[in-house]
Amino acid sequence: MRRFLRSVAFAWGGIRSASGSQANMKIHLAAAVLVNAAGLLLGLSRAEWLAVIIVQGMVLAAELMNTAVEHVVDLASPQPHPLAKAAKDTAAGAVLVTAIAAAIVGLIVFWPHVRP
Ligand SMILES: Nc1ncnc2c1ncn2[C@@H]1O[C@H](COP(=O)(O)OP(=O)(O)OP(=O)(O)O)[C@@H](O)[C@H]1O
Repeated sequence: MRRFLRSVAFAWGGIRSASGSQANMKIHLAAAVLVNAAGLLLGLSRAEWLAVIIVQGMVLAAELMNTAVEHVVDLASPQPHPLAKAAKDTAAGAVLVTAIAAAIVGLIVFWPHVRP
């Protein structure tokens, strides 16, 4: 149990470190706060909350993985290298894919609540 709690503490430290140093992570977290506040105000259904929470988790997890890839690439290849570029750009692409999916889910969920 103590080992598990230690692992959780390390993982939490990783989330805090990424949130403190990565501008994109701060943007995603701010967006999550706004989206969840809007969800509470608009009274989303259980199914709508499921969709919103899943896509938010996907985006934040992808951003954390992207940050991890950036750190490893900077460590392994401080000098410019085509493979370093490919690794960073591919990881960034993963974040973009999840962000587009989140935007589409957001439209599908929120539009019926706010349409005139
Ligand atoms: N070692 C490298 N070799 C080749 N290209 C690189 C290397 N490091 C970064 N790049 C290229 O420069 C771009 C910008 O990289 P940089 O690390 O400055 O910012 P980022 O990857 O967008 O991350 P962030 O701005 O969130 O720190 C990358 O997307 C990649 O295309």
